[in-house]
Amino acid sequence: MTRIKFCGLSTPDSVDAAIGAGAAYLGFVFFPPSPRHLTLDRAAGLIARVPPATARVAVLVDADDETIDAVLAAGIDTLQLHGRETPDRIAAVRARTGRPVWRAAGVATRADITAAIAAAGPADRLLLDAKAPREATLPGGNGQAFDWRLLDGMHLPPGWGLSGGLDAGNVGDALALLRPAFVDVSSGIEDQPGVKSVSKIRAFAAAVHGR
Ligand SMILES: O=C(O)c1ccccc1NCC(=O)[C@H](O)[C@H](O)COP(=O)(O)O
Repeated sequence: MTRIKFCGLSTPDSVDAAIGAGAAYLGFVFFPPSPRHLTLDRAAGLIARVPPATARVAVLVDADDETIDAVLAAGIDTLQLHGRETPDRIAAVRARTGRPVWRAAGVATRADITAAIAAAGPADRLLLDAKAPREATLPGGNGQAFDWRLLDGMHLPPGWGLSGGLDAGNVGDALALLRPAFVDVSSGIEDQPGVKSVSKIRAFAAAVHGR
């Protein structure tokens, strides 16, 4: 069954809805420019609601060791690196923390996919996202899809995930075409940036699991 990561959760209602909808992964953003950014205290309160079987993923952008240690102390168990982290940095974070580390990579061309696969070498999972537009202030969570046909003939690592512009209306097509191990959504379950919709969370899960 395709797993779901609901990303950018910031309220008890949205966390509860995501758990109730069968999410495998809950994403918490620690990046101050983001409308989804969480303080450590707020994150700890949300994470306390999450059952052990559901992974708690920190979305981080070029975070230092101190920040990584702080989010782990708040209850995070998985690290999604969404910045310019090198393979050496990924390997070092993985070795130092002993936690699963995901590499998120922006895609606009086939060369980006090839580079993402190479750069994700030491990571536990590769998450392909749309490359952020030049004018964007965030490296992810922009609600834009990349051209999925760029993946034709590409050999992706097992367990890879798809994100970028997914919603209840298009995720069925994405699954039928690409068969990722998991899908990751943020904007597509929001009423406005940073404001999650319980009904959109449920509709997305139905579109994934109802197939
Ligand atoms: O969501 C953010 O605000 C964010 C900020 C900085 C780095 C990454 C961010 N989001 C990463 C995600 O995991 C999103 O779920 C992914 O990019 C898909 O986003 P969307 O296209 O909005 O569904």
